[in-house]
Amino acid sequence: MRKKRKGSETDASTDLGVVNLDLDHAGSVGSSNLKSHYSLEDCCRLKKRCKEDADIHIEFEGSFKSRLAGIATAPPFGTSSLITPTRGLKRKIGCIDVATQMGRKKKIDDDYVTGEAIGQGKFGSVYLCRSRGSGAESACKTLKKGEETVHREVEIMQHLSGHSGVVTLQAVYEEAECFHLVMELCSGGRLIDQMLKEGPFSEQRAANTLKEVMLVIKYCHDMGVVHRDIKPENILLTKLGKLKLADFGLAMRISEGQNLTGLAGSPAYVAPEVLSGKYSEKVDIWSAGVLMHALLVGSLPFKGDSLEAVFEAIKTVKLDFQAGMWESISKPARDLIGRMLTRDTSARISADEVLRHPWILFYTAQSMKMLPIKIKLKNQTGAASRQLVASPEPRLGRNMIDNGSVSELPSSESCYSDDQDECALIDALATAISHVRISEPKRTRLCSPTGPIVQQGSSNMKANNLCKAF
Ligand SMILES: Nc1ncnc2c1ncn2[C@@H]1O[C@H](COP(=O)(O)OP(=O)(O)OP(=O)(O)O)[C@@H](O)[C@H]1O
Repeated sequence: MRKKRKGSETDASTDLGVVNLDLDHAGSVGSSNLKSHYSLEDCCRLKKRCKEDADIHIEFEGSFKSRLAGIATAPPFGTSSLITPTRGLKRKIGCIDVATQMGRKKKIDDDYVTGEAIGQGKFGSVYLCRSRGSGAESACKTLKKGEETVHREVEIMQHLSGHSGVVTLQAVYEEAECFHLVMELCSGGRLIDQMLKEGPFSEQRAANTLKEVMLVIKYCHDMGVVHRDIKPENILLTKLGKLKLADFGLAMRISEGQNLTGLAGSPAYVAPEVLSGKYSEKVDIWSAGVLMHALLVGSLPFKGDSLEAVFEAIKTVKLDFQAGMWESISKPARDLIGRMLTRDTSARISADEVLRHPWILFYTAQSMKMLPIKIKLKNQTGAASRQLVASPEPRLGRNMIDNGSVSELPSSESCYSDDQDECALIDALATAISHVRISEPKRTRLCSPTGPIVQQGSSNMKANNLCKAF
């Protein structure tokens, strides 16, 4: 993690006292399948709200107020982690230099022609806009002032902008009541929509998708930012299909060794430690693990009929990656998800470790079709090392490779006799996995979540519910 920057909003004693519980809809796409799994349309929209004093409380809309109040985290007495919007804006978004300065002098209408709405968020619509100068199209998100999170979102977007995996903030226009964020246009839609349209991804595609997501999560963490709302609704695609992480409305600055508190995130993706106390950037790894689950098997791992039930599942359900749909998924994939969805945060791997995991490496090697993969087969008689080439033949089964360039990474059991190389590759991967090092020496190394893992009741696994889960 990066060291604390000037202007960082958190410190070691920070307690946000914020409950930003996004009872998330899949969006405005008009399919009932896209509704979240607990009638979220009836649920509250918990406001992204930060307050700076010890009176911080959680504001809920609708009937969830009392139900959620018990799990809200109040800030410790006397701490004040947040800066008042009135005096703090300049300081907090001091790095928004060129764009903001320009924006303060000019109005957005001077520079852009606003077009149709292209997205609906909790805090307003996102519109298409066209530069009067260049004619280039962008997306414009208007955020009403007043919420601390709004200021923070602007600041963090600017802080992260420039990475190819982050939606670029092109300009900020500040008005008395609102900010207009002019962003790079992601006209390829959202990852969630692809997932719902296409069903479970092949392992190769899932690995490539996860890798892109993890690269940007790693970047955020290196930059001292925890996103706190990793989910496919917040992953947008460009026209060319490049993934971009969006919606930094819940993101927080964090320094090495710091902890955040406060309930924030989207229920199905929220990490267990968020529900029970202090947490760190590792919450993003958990959420990415939930995403990986959804990518590979088309359903969310933690479900329930109510918010409490979902949270209870997150805290207690033991997933079984050895049974059911997971039987058709390769062992390295199961190993990785087990390491991401472990409740023991010290055993949960980091973004960097995810990126170095053999499953990711295997499926995302740029030229794996062309180049032999040199595998060192440790502890195997008479085979100090072998050269293996990933088979170009597509294999039968659900997780076919999309482009035919690389075959499915099968489980060891499913290896055919003429696939000795591939079998050896799997074994080698298994060996490699057992040697994956967790960087901090004191960490417990677990190959699976902290206990036996059992799927939830079959009612949750019905095909019709798979999409609803999002
Ligand atoms: N840069 C962009 N290019 C294209 N569409 C975008 C862009 N940014 C946002 N959108 C669209 O607008 C929607 C809402 O944007 P965003 O998630 O940033 O707003 P929000 O108010 O924070 O929403 P949420 O309710 O998810 O928290 C997105 O789901 C997406 O469809």
